[in-house]
Amino acid sequence: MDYVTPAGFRDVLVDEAVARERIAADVQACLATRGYAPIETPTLEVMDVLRAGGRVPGSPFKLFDARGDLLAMRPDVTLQVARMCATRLAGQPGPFRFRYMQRVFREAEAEMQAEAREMTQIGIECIGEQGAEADAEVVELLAEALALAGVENFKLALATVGVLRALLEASGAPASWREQVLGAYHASNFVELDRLTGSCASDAGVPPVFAAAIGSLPRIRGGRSAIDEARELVAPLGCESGLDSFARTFDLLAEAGLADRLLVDFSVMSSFDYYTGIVFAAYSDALGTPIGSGGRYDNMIGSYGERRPAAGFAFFLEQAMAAASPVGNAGSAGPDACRPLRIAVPKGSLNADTVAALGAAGLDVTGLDSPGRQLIIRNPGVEYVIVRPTDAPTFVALGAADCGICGKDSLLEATADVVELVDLGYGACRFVVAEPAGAGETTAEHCRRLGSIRIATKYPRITASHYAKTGTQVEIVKLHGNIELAPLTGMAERIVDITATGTTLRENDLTVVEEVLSSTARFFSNACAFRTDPRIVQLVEALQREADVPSGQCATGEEQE
Ligand SMILES: Nc1ncnc2c1ncn2[C@@H]1O[C@H](COP(=O)(O)OP(=O)(O)OP(=O)(O)O)[C@@H](O)[C@H]1O
Ligand SMILES: O=P(O)(O)OC[C@H]1O[C@H](OP(=O)(O)OP(=O)(O)O)[C@H](O)[C@@H]1O
Repeated sequence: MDYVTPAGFRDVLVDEAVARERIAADVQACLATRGYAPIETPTLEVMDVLRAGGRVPGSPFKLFDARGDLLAMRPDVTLQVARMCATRLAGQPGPFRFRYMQRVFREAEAEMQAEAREMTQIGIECIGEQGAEADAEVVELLAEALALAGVENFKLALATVGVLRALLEASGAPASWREQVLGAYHASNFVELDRLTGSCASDAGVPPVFAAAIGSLPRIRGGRSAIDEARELVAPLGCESGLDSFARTFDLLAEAGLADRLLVDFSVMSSFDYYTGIVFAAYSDALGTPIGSGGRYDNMIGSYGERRPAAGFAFFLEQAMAAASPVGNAGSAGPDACRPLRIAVPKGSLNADTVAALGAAGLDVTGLDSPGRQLIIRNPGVEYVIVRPTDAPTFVALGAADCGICGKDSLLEATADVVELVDLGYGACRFVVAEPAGAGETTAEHCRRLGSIRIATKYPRITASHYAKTGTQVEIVKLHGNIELAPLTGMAERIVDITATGTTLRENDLTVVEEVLSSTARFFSNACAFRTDPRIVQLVEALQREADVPSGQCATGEEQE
């Protein structure tokens, strides 16, 4: 037997434990001097109680106790504090200022077993206070805590969700369109947002001025002037909700000496069911993932009973320590602003068009069209990592590359946390369900007899999502290539696969039964790189100019996320 810890759980040895203890003591002392009192919450929480608070972050570990209650190991502390306030502290006047440092637990995705599943969350909840002063206090304390943890090059990206809410409300748009827009904001998917606010908006009867404002808002970023820019955009539509308070918060933070750290960025808006005012996230150019985040969530405590306004932040100690000493971080190229921009370039059928697109965007692509077996091509100012297209999202999401290119299909299949920025137009293909010509009746009989059919595919997520929508029960078999063989050999009834020219289907006597989605190549970025490296936005603009697909085109059949 191997005496190993469970995947994602680890021992902390003395040197690291000493460093953790020091940071924890410094941060807790700082929070204490600002009036924050310690609290602790239980490791286990009743799952339904967690769900009652709205968004349950991550996927919690779940277990049944002897009473038959479904319990969750806490994936986060904020929901528990909300529950505690509305129950144990009901009737007490407040305000409350709480701090905590607790382990949280989250299940990992099947293919990300190396990911940490136990992390130390440090955070505060400022409950019962409202207004710019309280918001600034919370953001300022996150900055202080990160500095005490030794994180040097961090940026605080800030926005307020009120403006988008007001725009959506005032637009009179149908609920389904609004939901899709929120989904695109939440996923940082600019391509989808352009699709929705382009011709899709007119199809849905959304007034063009509102569609245009909703599409432009997440592109507004910068210093204090970005708030004025947002105001100019939304004031004529009467949708300035929350902007005055946001501007005041910015000014208070600037007065506290944080101006250089702040980045107003209306694309950081997410979790609209949860946040009601300011939202913020801390990014370091030494780390591929955000170090911490927070915001105002005035409705959450009310979902457990007594209503109280609240704001807070949380960060992972392990992330902060990794950002403080970046050596050895997964792929992070470190805080040197002069380092080359690292781009994940797909090999295979997208390669030639990708090299052409990057060259047309002004990058030095020397040697990229014929790299031989060389996996990294280094040119002045840029480094190309040559990857299998299906791996490109993983390289970018984990910060091993700043940005990358692959098909929309690969992005959907990977469900990686990246910012989808440009539809490059090339690599067009369709995903279809196909079966041997004339097999329709046999397949239907099979389905009648067994209640499901077997589908072979290289894309199990896209396939599962398609059949979840159609409500058909299927058994999915994952293959790695030559998918067409599956129905020809009797291994499966149908396939879900790419078709471009239709030659492969034709030559193997397969016919299309259903359309699933259409795909083209996308340029996408790591979320931190997008917010800390201005070269990404410059590249987006250059690629957009060259792309075949104008932004806002309402592609048909594209997968909705
Ligand atoms: N006829 C086509 N066949 C395959 N892919 C196509 C075709 N037309 C466009 N594409 C796009 O090109 C992408 C890359 O395809 P390619 O065949 O080069 O790699 P792959 O073998 O699917 O990926 P991996 O090597 O990572 O498994 C696809 O994900 C799809 O978006
Ligand atoms: O409509 P067509 O132009 O004929 O293209 C479709 C074929 O291309 C893809 O295969 P790929 O070449 O990627 O090989 P694979 O089967 O190994 O995935 C896809 O899986 C189809 O087999």
